[in-house]
Amino acid sequence: MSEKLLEIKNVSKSFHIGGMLSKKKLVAVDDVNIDIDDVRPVILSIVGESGCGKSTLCKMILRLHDLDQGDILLSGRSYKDRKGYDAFQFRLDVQPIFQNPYESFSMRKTVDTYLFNTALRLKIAKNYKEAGELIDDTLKSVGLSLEVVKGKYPTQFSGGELQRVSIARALITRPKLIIADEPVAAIDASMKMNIVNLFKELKDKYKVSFIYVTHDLSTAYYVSDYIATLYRGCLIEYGPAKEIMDNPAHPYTELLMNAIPRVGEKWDQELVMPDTEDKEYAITYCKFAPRCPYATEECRKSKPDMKTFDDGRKVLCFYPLNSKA
Ligand SMILES: Nc1ncnc2c1ncn2[C@@H]1O[C@H](COP(=O)(O)OP(=O)(O)OP(=O)(O)O)[C@@H](O)[C@H]1O
Repeated sequence: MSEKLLEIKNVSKSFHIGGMLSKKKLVAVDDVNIDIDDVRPVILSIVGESGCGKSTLCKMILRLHDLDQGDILLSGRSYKDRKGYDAFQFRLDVQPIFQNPYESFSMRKTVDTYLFNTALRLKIAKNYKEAGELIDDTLKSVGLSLEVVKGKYPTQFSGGELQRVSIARALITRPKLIIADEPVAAIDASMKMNIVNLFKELKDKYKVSFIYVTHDLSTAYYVSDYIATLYRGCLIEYGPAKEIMDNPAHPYTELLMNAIPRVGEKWDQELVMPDTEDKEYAITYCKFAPRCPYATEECRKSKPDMKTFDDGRKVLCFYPLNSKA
């Protein structure tokens, strides 16, 4: 068995922008490498400003986007092997949770229909009775029950409750990995921490790892085992969450950490985006150099290599702030 749960290897994705005749290309994800060990389940938070490539990377991990370059492996199984690692097995292994739970369910169907369909169509349960037991058990682990949910339509739930149902649905396949892209962004501020706390509980109960994409650095700080910071499609810092958040090594991570708001606020409101956004994506030297207070001539000439620190973190910078590399 592979010792890695997830291996993201030199993965890139570009989009053509500016209309049909335009040859302009935007590299939304630029040669990203991330590993998650399979020793114990973890929560990896992916953070970064709007447009840095978080969702594009998640869609690649969910096989919703083809990769332009590189490969992704889950428990050693390559995404390139579409026959060996087929769609059915993939749906069991990797499950999504989306931002807006009301968009995840049709308003015309009761939510338990979705839960039964998942359990029966994916052959997790042999029959309706077994499916009911499995669903009830899973709903109870997110603070609900089949009795509470049965026969109700999405609009009969609050956002927080419906997101709990989405989480239960994701758990029914007993996945190895759940990708939660901004799962609390549309939830009432008072409920955000409840949902995020659930991830911590479920991680251990179901031995499932989470990729938690968020704008909300304060929840990321609380919940993460690992943090990956993206900037203009590049992974600029990755490693153990506490070390990175308490002692950032990349000047951009330092900027983000200095702007951590209280739980529930969006920190991107506090950062000013330069009007050079498109140009920054196309930069061939360090992409952060135009905004970096420590940038030197070298940073404006060439691209830094990824440096590895003793504590396991990786930093894409010529001059990391805590030079243990
Ligand atoms: N289908 C697409 N076609 C063209 N450009 C795209 C497409 N999807 C994403 N992009 C662009 O790729 C870049 C990265 O987008 P992405 O949605 O991955 O960022 P993000 O970090 O998830 O942002 P947000 O936090 O706002 O959701 C952005 O500049 C975006 O406009």
